[in-house]
Amino acid sequence: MAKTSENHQCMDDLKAERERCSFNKHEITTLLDGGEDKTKQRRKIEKVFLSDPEFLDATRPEYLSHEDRYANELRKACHMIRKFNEDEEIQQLVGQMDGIRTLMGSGLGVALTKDGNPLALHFIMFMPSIMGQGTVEQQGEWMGRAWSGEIIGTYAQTELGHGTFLRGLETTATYDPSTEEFVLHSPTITSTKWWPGGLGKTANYAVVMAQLYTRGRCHGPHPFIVQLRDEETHQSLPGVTLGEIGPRLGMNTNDNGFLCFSHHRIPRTHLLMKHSQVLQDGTYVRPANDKLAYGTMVFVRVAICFDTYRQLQRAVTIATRYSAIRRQSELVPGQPEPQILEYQTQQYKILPLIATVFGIHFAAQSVWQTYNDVTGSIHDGNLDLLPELHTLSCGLKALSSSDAANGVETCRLSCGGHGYLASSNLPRIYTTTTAAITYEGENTVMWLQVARYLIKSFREARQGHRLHHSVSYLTPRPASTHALQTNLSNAALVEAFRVAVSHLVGEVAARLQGQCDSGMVFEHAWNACSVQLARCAQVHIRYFTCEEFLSGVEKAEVSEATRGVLMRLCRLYLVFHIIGNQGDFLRSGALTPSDMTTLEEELATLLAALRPDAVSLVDSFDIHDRILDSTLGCWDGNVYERMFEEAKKSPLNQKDVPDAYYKYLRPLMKASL
Ligand SMILES: CCCCCCCCCCCCCC(=O)SCCNC(=O)CCNC(=O)[C@H](O)C(C)(C)COP(=O)(O)OP(=O)(O)OC[C@H]1O[C@@H](n2cnc3c(N)ncnc32)[C@H](O)[C@@H]1OP(=O)(O)O
Ligand SMILES: Cc1cc2nc3c(=O)[nH]c(=O)nc-3n(C[C@H](O)[C@H](O)[C@H](O)COP(=O)(O)OP(=O)(O)OC[C@H]3O[C@@H](n4cnc5c(N)ncnc54)[C@H](O)[C@@H]3O)c2cc1C
Repeated sequence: MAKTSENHQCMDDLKAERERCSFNKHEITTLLDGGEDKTKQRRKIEKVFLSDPEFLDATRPEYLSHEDRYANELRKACHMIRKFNEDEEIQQLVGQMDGIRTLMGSGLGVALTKDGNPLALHFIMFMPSIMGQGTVEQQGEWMGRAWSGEIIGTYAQTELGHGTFLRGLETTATYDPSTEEFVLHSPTITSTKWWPGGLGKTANYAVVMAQLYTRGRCHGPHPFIVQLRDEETHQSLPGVTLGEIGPRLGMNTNDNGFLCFSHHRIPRTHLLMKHSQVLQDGTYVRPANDKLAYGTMVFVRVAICFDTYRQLQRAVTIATRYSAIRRQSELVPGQPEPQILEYQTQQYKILPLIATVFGIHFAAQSVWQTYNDVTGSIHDGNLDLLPELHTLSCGLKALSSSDAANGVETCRLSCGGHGYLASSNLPRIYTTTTAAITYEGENTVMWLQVARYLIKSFREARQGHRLHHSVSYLTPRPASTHALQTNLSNAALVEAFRVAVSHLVGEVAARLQGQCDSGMVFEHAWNACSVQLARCAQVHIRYFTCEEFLSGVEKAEVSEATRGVLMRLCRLYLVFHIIGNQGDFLRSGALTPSDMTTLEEELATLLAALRPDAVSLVDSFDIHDRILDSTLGCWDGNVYERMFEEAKKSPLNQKDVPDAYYKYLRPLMKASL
């Protein structure tokens, strides 16, 4: 198709946007990558993988059958592993140890295998379970084979009847000392494992969470490594029933599966025994903390924060570039149609989401640091910080996944009708991101875990105990430190968050106490207050994110111009969330109605100040067009031509008159003749 003047206009629009950049884009790219070397390394890896024709798709996945879609993604996932294992240069680039997991979880990995990677659970949960839950000997036995792909595993915990309530799992693992084996059994239909990714057809092994019984006593859910399929024929083993659970909202190439056991025997040594053991005679050795068996979930919750960050990065890049090339309506009658990014309401949709990307980035880095510190101290026998890590990982998983999913949907809406097209890639990004609200701990449940910690800390503080870092502000303070901050500086706004959360927690703690005092059992009182409890948790984690965002920008090693734009984004994040939740700030007296008016005026100023940098900000995410995979978001802005090219590929367009016309429509249309 010949280039139209409309296409030239789009490309010129993006060029003009880029020319007015007020900061150093490369500094932001390297800040997000974690350093200049990391940026170079990432780009090299992307080049190697994106230039490999094996990763090209013959057709859009939407045009393939369910089975062919699965097969195509499996083909690419296997090729990724083979390429990694065979190429020393790639191993050095990506890092030999966690390399393939990093690769699969990266923006590149997620883009190479579209709509779910059937091997994802192998790297994200199966291997981390062996490392985190297995003894050194067990790691030695399984890890080499798992790294090479000789065995493929998944993580089978959720059952038809129970996902959230782990203590309610029904699969049993009963120790038989006479043969030194565990007998795995699914006693009811609701005990069928349901959902694990890769379980349906891909995995031949799984880490299975089952209730451990020995000497007639149940010791709760424990992780077992279980062979499911024959290593030669890949057929399911006797006593093991396996399959795929059918199509889902998204992630349809992940072959989420079902699994039941009929008295399936495994050796005693297949209980992952780093934290608790069953001796040959059936003696149970308790772990230092029962919740250590849940360690893999903690790791994955942190990993999910990084994944949702990357998904939102992609969506907002698409929405921002498109908003800079799309012209619609008249701002001033008779004047040329403006770019839709000129409309303040469009800026209000998009710019806070660019800020959110940075907010999640800094908060996730901080939680990742906590994860490493705490796992290090657990290794040395110190479990003091485990509740802090559990709370932060639950909270940030919930905040990042809900912000990202809502944000991706806002991006789709901001692209009007075209955002609904599969070729915009926004539908697929949405279905992938929204799944993270549910998996690895449904978000409401995660918020209530955070609330549990807040209430416990609030009470402990009143008994004079010292609190852990993230909740230390719940300590009672003299009224003077709660005094209203009239300058509305960043520090004052962060303090306003502290005051608002303290007030919310104080209120709900008093309500809980009041209900208990009037005779209600604590658990019922908790349930009766749980809407408010979840709210406290949300504001607390938002506060945590604001604080990490602010300190991240202050500490960043960047030029003043770059720090300037980052500070404007951070300020926007603070102001946006305070205005959006002003009730919490007004009720607690942290801010006044007149402060809100001032902040609303500032919001408008911030949107206008950030608007000229919008395209450059998303450019600095440095997302390759193949990784973006969007007709609307491509670098050159040649949107309309790409949309047309994609439409022409539809199988329906291969014939002017489709066969279905002759079969169904024609007989109807000609029936009266
Ligand atoms: C690398 C790339 C990444 C990409 C990712 C994308 C692909 C992803 C693919 C998809 C992958 C998806 C894969 C999947 O989806 S895998 C399946 C994931 N499933 C879940 O996440 C289930 C959610 N449920 C739970 O975690 C627990 O049952 C909860 C937490 C709800 C309660 O539990 P329980 O009923 O047993 O406990 P309790 O409420 O009586 O509380 C008792 C005490 O225990 C403490 N406690 C609880 N838990 C922990 C913990 N973990 N560490 C430390 N402490 C913990 C708790 O604070 C409390 O402390 P205290 O208040 O008494 O002091
Ligand atoms: C795409 C996808 C991939 C998955 N992959 C895996 C996997 O690889 N391995 C695996 O084992 N599992 C996997 N899962 C399962 C997933 O972990 C569970 O679905 C999730 O933990 C939620 O549990 P549930 O389905 O039992 O929901 P439910 O707990 O039944 O939730 C239903 C509703 O009840 C509410 N609710 C439940 N308990 C409480 C409570 N205590 N207080 C207040 N409200 C409550 C929830 O908030 C929600 O609104 C996957 C799920 C999805 C969608």
